[in-house]
Amino acid sequence: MSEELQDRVCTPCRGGIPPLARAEAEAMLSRVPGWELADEASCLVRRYEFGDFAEALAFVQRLGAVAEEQGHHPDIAFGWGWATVSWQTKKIRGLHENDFIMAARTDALLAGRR
Ligand SMILES: C[C@H](O)[C@H](O)[C@H]1CNC2=NC(N)=NC(=O)C2=N1
Repeated sequence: MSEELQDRVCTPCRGGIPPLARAEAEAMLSRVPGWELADEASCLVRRYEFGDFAEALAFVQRLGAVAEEQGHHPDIAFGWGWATVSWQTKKIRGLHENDFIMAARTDALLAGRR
């Protein structure tokens, strides 16, 4: 697949399909360097660092806008100088290709910064 993950859009997931198996998720991980599998390979997690609280908050707000646009929403924790983002497809309580697309889109928000 030559197309960049970050350029792809989420497809609706209404449930009724199995989540990606651990081996499938592990194979996809190489496409989103910096992200890790967590909670028995049911979600994708990455921590980001920022210069101060305002930068972290601005990132969270931009990510929220992308999530609304794509109809797929992360769990986010953040504080002074940091944000931790977690992607999971809640409908299937596990990972879907959409989560990898959104992980790549999350990184793309900060492209050029690192
Ligand atoms: C109808 C709507 O597309 C769904 O409720 C979406 C909204 N955002 C979502 N976000 C995430 N992370 N998982 C979902 O299953 C999900 N479902």
